[in-house]
Amino acid sequence: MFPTEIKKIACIGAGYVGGPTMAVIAQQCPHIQVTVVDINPQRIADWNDEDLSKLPVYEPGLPEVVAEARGRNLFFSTDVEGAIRESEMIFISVNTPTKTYGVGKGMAADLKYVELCARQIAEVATSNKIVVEKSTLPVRTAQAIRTILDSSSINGDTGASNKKAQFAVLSNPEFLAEGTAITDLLHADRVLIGSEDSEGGKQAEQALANIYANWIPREQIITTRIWSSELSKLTANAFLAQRISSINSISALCERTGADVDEVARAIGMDSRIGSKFLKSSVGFGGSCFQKDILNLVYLCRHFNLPEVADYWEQVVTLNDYQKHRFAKQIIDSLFNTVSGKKISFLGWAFKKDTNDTRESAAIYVADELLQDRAEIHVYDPKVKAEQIYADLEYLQANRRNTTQENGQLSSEEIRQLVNVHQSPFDATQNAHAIAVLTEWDEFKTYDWQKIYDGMLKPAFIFDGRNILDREALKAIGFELTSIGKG
Ligand SMILES: NC(=O)c1ccc[n+]([C@@H]2O[C@H](COP(=O)([O-])OP(=O)(O)OC[C@H]3O[C@@H](n4cnc5c(N)ncnc54)[C@H](O)[C@@H]3O)[C@@H](O)[C@H]2O)c1
Ligand SMILES: O=c1ccn([C@@H]2O[C@H](COP(=O)(O)OP(=O)(O)O[C@H]3O[C@H](CO)[C@@H](O)[C@H](O)[C@H]3O)[C@@H](O)[C@H]2O)c(=O)[nH]1
Repeated sequence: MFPTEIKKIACIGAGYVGGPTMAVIAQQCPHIQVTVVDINPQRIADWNDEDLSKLPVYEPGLPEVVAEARGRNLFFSTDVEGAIRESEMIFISVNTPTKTYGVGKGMAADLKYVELCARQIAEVATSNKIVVEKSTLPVRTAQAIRTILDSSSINGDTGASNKKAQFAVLSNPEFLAEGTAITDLLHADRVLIGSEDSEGGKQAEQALANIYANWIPREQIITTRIWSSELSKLTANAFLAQRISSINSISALCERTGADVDEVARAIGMDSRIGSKFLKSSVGFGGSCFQKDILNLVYLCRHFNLPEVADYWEQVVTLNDYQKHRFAKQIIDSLFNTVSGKKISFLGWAFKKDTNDTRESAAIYVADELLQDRAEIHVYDPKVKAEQIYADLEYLQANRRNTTQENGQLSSEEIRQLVNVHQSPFDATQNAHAIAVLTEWDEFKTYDWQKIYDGMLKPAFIFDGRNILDREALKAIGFELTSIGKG
């Protein structure tokens, strides 16, 4: 029913996951034609740009992979229907953001883009297709996709079945982290494939496993029931984010007691049962996934009437909000209780280093709190464009998750008056009252900090939200330095 050796793949969604993932599949499998499609023509044009520095996703190593495969067996196109028709396997890699309206607002995943894909596949397909969920989805979404795929081949007027194609649905969640996407894809700890319990399901599972086996050892390709695979993705992100909230909670206690959170993290991380990764205390986790996926998990738990379990996981997000708020408040408190009219420089806007992605970046929330007190914010980020920064702040004004927040709204004009974006760290910090480090870009560690100090107003404050700067050296220069979790 389904071939186990695939020759043509389509991927719907040319974003942070679809683009890099398909580029690596194409690079590793020259015998497979891979077409990535998107409804956003600008995104596709950027993926096709001859100038590889214009790719829409900034990821170390990505331009090299695209250069090798693009035009050979990797194609980017806006022809969604054509790609669906041609291919034997279709990855759905569209965005699944938190709902901003209606039932489940602020908690549940918005599945409208995924649903649209399923409907389009059902409408267009004239031959059998293996449909792969690459997007992160609530447990049991595969059932909804199957229902759509199966029922849209029934004629709406007559009720007669005009089945042209049969479908298999697989869950194949992606575990890459931004900034290290290419390494993560090439050397994945594991590849997870969940399949339906049927002959077709097993054939489809085999077909997908055979693709990954071109570069991933077979023992690292694990197969599960489809619901387990869907739930494993949400659980993995919840566990990872929980570690960050756990160490961040301890950072607050360190500040009160004189302990040092980095020393505590090192001491506990050397216990092999705890492990040392994901224990870096920070201004709070950001990114498009952690908060969205935990809120989705919380929503599911409430839906299945598990309020204690829901409350447990929700606390991970609550603590993260607290950490961002704590950082902003510390800036205001240290600057004599007001930042009104004061110039605060932000080093970094991306949610982590080595990416141009800003979704849910802590910088957005810290900026928002300072803007409420009418600070003047001057941003420098090596990879984020000015328009993105304005768009992030405007989006936050329009879509506050916590509607009980007291903060007033700022108009686009006010945001543009109060926020300035610079091309150099020295311009951004000139005559500043304070610097806040929001992203852990490596270049921040290498600056001539004496020169920056000389250009600032005194006392010159630095708030290191990533604990990356050399504390002793900065203090020797004369900075008033505040780090996370250092009493
Ligand atoms: N970003 C990550 O690091 C990461 C990692 C693992 C999993 N995920 C999950 O992968 C999914 C995609 O995330 P992303 O970061 O790549 O999102 P993204 O917003 O960067 O990309 C999604 C793309 O899908 C396109 N799209 C939406 N609907 C479409 C349609 N009907 N037809 C064609 N194109 C359509 C959008 O235009 C957009 O370019 C999400 O479910 C996310 O949770 C993301
Ligand atoms: O010890 C740490 C580790 C991370 N972070 C922050 O946590 C956020 C997320 O970082 P990271 O997980 O490295 O990046 P993501 O790209 O969000 O990747 C996560 O989310 C993806 C989307 O689901 C998953 O595929 C990945 O496995 C998962 O790590 C960032 O703001 C980091 O700065 C910390 O504050 N301390």
